[in-house]
Amino acid sequence: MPATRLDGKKIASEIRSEVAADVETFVSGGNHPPQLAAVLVGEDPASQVYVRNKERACAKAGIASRLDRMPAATTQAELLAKVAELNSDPAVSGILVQLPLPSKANGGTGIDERAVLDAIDPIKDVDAFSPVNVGLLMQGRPRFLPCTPHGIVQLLHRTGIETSGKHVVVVGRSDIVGKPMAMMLAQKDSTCGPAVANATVTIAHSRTSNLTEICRQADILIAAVGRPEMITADMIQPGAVVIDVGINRVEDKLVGDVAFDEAEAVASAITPVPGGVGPLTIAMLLHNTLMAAKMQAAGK
Ligand SMILES: NC(=O)C1=CN([C@@H]2O[C@H](COP(=O)(O)OP(=O)(O)OC[C@H]3O[C@@H](n4cnc5c(N)ncnc54)[C@H](OP(=O)(O)O)[C@@H]3O)[C@@H](O)[C@H]2O)C=CC1
Ligand SMILES: Nc1nc(=O)c2c([nH]1)NC[C@@H]1CN(c3ccc(C(=O)N[C@@H](CCC(=O)O)C(=O)O)cc3)C=[N+]21
Repeated sequence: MPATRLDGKKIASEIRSEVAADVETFVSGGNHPPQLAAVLVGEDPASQVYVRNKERACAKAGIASRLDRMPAATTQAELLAKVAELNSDPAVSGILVQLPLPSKANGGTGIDERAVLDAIDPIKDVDAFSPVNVGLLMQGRPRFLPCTPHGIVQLLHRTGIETSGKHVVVVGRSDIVGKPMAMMLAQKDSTCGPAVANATVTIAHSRTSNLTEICRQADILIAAVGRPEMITADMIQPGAVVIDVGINRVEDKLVGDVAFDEAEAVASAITPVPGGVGPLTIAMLLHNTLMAAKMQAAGK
């Protein structure tokens, strides 16, 4: 029997309606609408998709948005000045600097990504990338949850997929997806969102020597690599749940990190690309932007 398709788009739309209703209540209580400020340096393809969809979603949820496009040749000082401007603008609730910043090979000036993320006011850090927010998450008392892992947690929760006691293999150890995902699922009890946690987690990466063998041990396999269709059917335990985070542009089409057609025949449930994790990331970003606005309104 082919796998159930986990409809990220549908669940994202439910979450967005919940956020929209909360925004309405917040604004009718005499507050300014929350505002999300995104900064895009250069033209990373995955970021382009993200920016476009994000603006649309904000508008629908009653969240204001602004986008500051900066050329690939932007210097670190210029970008830090932009972040400082957004930090001190009281109309801005949340700040998101699109990653990756352009590499030198792509016309970039070699900006230190860490320095930029460190400069974002933690109370406006809707990506949850700043050291304070990462630390709080690590300790199981998060303020903002990072959007993509949180979206995946919501998806698992709302489709009734249990993680407690399960073996989750996360392929990829980036600060934006792999690392926080692994940490959230390994937390004791439900400190990182709804009642999904207590998993046994393995983190795999480019130096993992027996990747196929490790992946095959997963009850839940989460691929966040950025390599089109690298997870093939032989890497999936029959009946496993497969979550595909990858957004790769191949000949003008979006494809995930999982070879969907063959994986679908082996897995019990699987997220498609597009229509899986991507829309959930955006829904959780809206959630975080509202949370930021609420915290700022409460003077926290
Ligand atoms: N759907 C969504 O909402 C989002 C999607 N994405 C997409 O997810 C993908 C991953 O993004 P991100 O986490 O930022 O990527 P990064 O490039 O930052 O990290 C990729 C990770 O994959 C590992 N890796 C690379 N090659 C292999 C390999 N052959 N075998 C095993 N592991 C490997 C790397 O290992 P090492 O550490 O050793 O280098 C690294 O840890 C991208 O396609 C991105 O566009 C990202 C964010 C949100
Ligand atoms: N600071 C920062 N935070 C991020 O979270 C971040 C980032 N930088 N840089 C780029 C990656 C990528 N990313 C995506 C999120 C949603 C979709 C998305 O909406 N995907 C739809 C695409 C639908 C379509 O338009 O075809 C889907 O998968 O169905 C895509 C990509 C967030 N990222």
